[in-house]
Amino acid sequence: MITGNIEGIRNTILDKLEAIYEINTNKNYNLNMEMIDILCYVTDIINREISVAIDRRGNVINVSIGDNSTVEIASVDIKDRKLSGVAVIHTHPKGNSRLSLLDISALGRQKLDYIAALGVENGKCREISFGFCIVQDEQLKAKVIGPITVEAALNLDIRSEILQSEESIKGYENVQDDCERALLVGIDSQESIEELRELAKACNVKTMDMVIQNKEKVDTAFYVGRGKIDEISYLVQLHKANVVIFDDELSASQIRNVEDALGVKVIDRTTLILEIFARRARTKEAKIQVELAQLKYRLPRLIGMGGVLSRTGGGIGTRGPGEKKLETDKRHIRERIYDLKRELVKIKETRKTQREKREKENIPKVALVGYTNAGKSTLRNKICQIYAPNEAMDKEKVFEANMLFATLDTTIRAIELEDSRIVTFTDTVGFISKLPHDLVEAFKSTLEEVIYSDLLLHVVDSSSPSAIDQINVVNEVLKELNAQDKPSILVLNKIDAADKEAVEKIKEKFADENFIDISAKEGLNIDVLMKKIQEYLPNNMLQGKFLIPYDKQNIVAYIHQNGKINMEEYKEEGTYIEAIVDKKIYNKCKEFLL
Ligand SMILES: Nc1nc2c(ncn2[C@@H]2O[C@H](COP(=O)(O)OP(=O)(O)OP(=O)(O)O)[C@@H](O)[C@H]2O)c(=O)[nH]1
Ligand SMILES: [Mg+2]
Repeated sequence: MITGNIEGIRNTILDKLEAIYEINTNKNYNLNMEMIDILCYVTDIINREISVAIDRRGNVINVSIGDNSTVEIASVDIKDRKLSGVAVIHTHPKGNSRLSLLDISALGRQKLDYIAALGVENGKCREISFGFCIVQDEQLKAKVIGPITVEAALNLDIRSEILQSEESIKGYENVQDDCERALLVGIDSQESIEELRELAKACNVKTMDMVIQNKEKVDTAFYVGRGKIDEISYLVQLHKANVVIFDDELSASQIRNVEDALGVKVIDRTTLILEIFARRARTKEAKIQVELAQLKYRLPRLIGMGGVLSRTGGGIGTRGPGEKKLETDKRHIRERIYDLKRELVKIKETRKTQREKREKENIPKVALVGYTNAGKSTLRNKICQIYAPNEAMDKEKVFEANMLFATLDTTIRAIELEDSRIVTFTDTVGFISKLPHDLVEAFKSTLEEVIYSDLLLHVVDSSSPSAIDQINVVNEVLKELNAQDKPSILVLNKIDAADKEAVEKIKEKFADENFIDISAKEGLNIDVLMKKIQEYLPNNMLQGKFLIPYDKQNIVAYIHQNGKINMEEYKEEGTYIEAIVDKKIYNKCKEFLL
C-alpha cells in the first residue's frame, strides 16, 4: 500500500510505485538502480516527494508520497544508543539533492541508518546526497556525503559508513541524559520567569539557574547587554547548561548573535510554548495547527535557528547553513505550510457539519475557559462524575494534571440539568500570558466551541498569586475571539487552597461579574454552580401542553423527535403531551396548545 498524500494520483501511477515493494536491494544495503528509476520517473510526473523506507535485509517496508516525515516506521527512543536499522530514500523533485533541515532533523529524530535524497530532473536522477548520524563534540550531528553522481552513489560503501555511525553513537549516552539543562533569562518580572520555568518543566527541561535583565537595557543586537552576556556565558559553563531560554520573543539576528556568543542553543518563550503544544496535541487538527504555527514562526528565523530547528531531531547540529540551502529549506517549509493548510480546510468542513448537527439538536452549550492549570478539566470531570455518573467515564474523562497545557483538544460531554434541559460541557485549551499570536490564530478553530457556546464558565485558580493578571489575560483572549459579551460566570476555583483575603480582593476587583467560589477537587459548591448555570444559561426551551388529534400523528412523532416528553396520555380527543421543546417547535405546534 502506498501511504501519505495519494490524493489525485492515478491508479496506474500508484501501481508503478507498488512495484517498489517487490524490489530487494542487495545485502550491502546499497541503492538499487531499478528503484531509483521508478522513483525518479514518478516524481517527475506527480512533482511531489516520494519516500521509501528499507530495512537492513534490503526489504522495502514503506513507500509513501510526501516528504520523509510521512514515512511510516517505528520510532526509536532517543536514549537508545543504536540506530533504527531503517534507511529512508526519498526524492527532491526540483533537481537539487542537498539535504534540507527537515531531512537532517528526520535523520536524527528517527535515528535512521542513513537518509538519501535523489535530485530529480526530467525524470532522471541528477545527483544524490547522503546523511549519516555521527556523534561529534558530544553532539549528534549529520555527516553529509554528496551531492555525488548516481554512479558514485551506487559504489558508496554504505555498510562501513553505518559501522562508523554505530561506533560513534555507542559513546553517546554519557552526555545525553533525557533532560535538557537550561538557563533562563527574563526581563524584570519574577512571576513571568517563574512561569517560564514551569513551561520548561512541561517540556522536560531542567532549569539550572535564572537571570533577570533590567528592562531599560534591552539590546537590539543581543537582547541583553554585553555585560549580561558574559555573566550568562559564565553560568552556562558553571551549570553545564545546553540551552538558554529567553522569556520573550527574539528576532532571528538576536538568536544568531547570542548563539554565537554563547556556543549553546538559544530559544525563546514562544518556541517553548510551541514545543509544548506540539507534544500535547492529540487530534489530527491540533497537530496540524501546531505544526503550522511552528513553521510560520520558524520561517523568518531560519537563519538563526539552525540549532533549534534540529532540536526535535535530537540535537543534530546544522549551524550556519549556506544561503542557497536556506532558500531550499524555506521553500520546503512553504510547501509544507501549503499542504497543511489544505488539509485543515477539509477538517474544518467536517467539524462544521458536526457542529451544525449539534446545533440542529438545539442543545445549549457551556464552555469552560480559563488560564492554563486553573482546573477546567478537573471541574468538568467532577460535574460529569456527579451529574452523569452512569456513562462510561473513564474513557471520556479529560486529562487533568498539574502541568501547563494539559488539555489541548476541546472535548465535549452532555449532561442533564435539574430543569431537565440537556446541556453540553466543553473543556478547552488553557490560555497563558504572552501566548504567541500565531497560536491564538491557530487555536481559534479549536476555540470555535467558545465562540459558539451559550454560556462561559471562566475558571480561575484563586490560589495563584497572579490570579488577577490571569483573569485579565483570559478576558483579553476572549475579546480577540469576540466572545467578551457572552453570558459568563467567574468560577473562583481551588478555594480550598486559596487565601481568604486574596479571594476577597479578586471579588472586589471583578465586582460586576457573576462569581462563585468552588473547589473542583473537593467537590465544594458544585451544586450551587449548577444552579447558577441553570439561571444564566439563556433559555430557548419552553414547556408546552399539547392535545393532538389522532389524525395528526405525524405531529406527535415530531415532538417526540425534537423535544423532551414529560407526560403522554391517550385521551378521547387525541394524544395529550406535556413536553419541553425549543421555541421553533413550540411555534410550529402552536395550534395544538392547550
Ligand atoms: N487544591 C486544588 N487543586 C485543584 C482544584 N482543581 C484542580 N486542581 C488541581 O490543579 C491542577 C490543574 O488542573 P486541570 O484540571 O488539569 O487544569 P486545566 O485548567 O484543565 O489545565 P490545562 O488543561 O493545562 O489548561 C491539577 O493538579 C488539579 O488537581 C481545586 O479545587 N483545589
Ligand atoms: Mg485541562
